[in-house]
Amino acid sequence: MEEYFKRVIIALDTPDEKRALELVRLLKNRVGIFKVGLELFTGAGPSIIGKINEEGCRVFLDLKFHDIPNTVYGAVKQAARLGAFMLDVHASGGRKMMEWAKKAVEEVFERDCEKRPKILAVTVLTSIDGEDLKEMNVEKSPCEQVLSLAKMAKQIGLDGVVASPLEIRKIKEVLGRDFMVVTPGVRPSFAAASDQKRVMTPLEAIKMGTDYIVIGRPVTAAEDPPAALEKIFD
Ligand SMILES: O=c1ccn([C@@H]2O[C@H](COP(=O)(O)O)[C@@H](O)[C@H]2O)c(=O)[nH]1
Repeated sequence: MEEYFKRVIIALDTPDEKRALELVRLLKNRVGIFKVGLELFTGAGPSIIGKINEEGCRVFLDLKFHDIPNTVYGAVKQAARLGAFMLDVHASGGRKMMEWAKKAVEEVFERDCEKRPKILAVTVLTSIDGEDLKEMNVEKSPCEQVLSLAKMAKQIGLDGVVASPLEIRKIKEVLGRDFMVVTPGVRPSFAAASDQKRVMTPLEAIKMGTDYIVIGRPVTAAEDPPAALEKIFD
């Protein structure tokens, strides 16, 4: 069971540093990784990452960079220095953009490869389904589109992808077990899906072979976050 706890990342989606650190302190005896996304990073600033590290926890910096290669190169260089163990860019930014993101991290950690943060490529957001893709003139199914973006990310040498739990098995089958898959879009049976469309329960995602599941609102918006987390572990 302890093995499962290590696979849980809690998404700290709040603009408020105090609340974010309160959640870290409430949950850190059960979970060791917290996700800093756009809302917290913009609200609290880059120093939040060091503050979470000081609590003895690791950080997934989920800023999903998506811009021209030169801009992403510069932004990733800055992000890589902040102390996160994992960060991400959008795969749909294209091959060159992902290559430049990788180059940025390698340059920062030229002499210290061990400390290099892992780089993930966000494939198709878990809030998007087949109908949404069609509306964007993408004829592939979500699974096909995820796989094609994941293949490109692997060719470039990124460490893994962010995808929904529905695609875990296929990605691992085609790209190998060592290529990391991080899955948001997990919903325990007691929680509402809300804006998430490609979802599974945490246990199902773990059984499919995910490396990490990302859980936000079902825990952080609960009246008693530690109790909600225990309910999920139960
Ligand atoms: O495809 C993606 C990529 C990232 N996310 C992020 O994960 C969490 C999920 O939070 P919940 O409250 O559990 O829905 C959130 O921070 C997203 O930005 C994602 O959901 N889907």
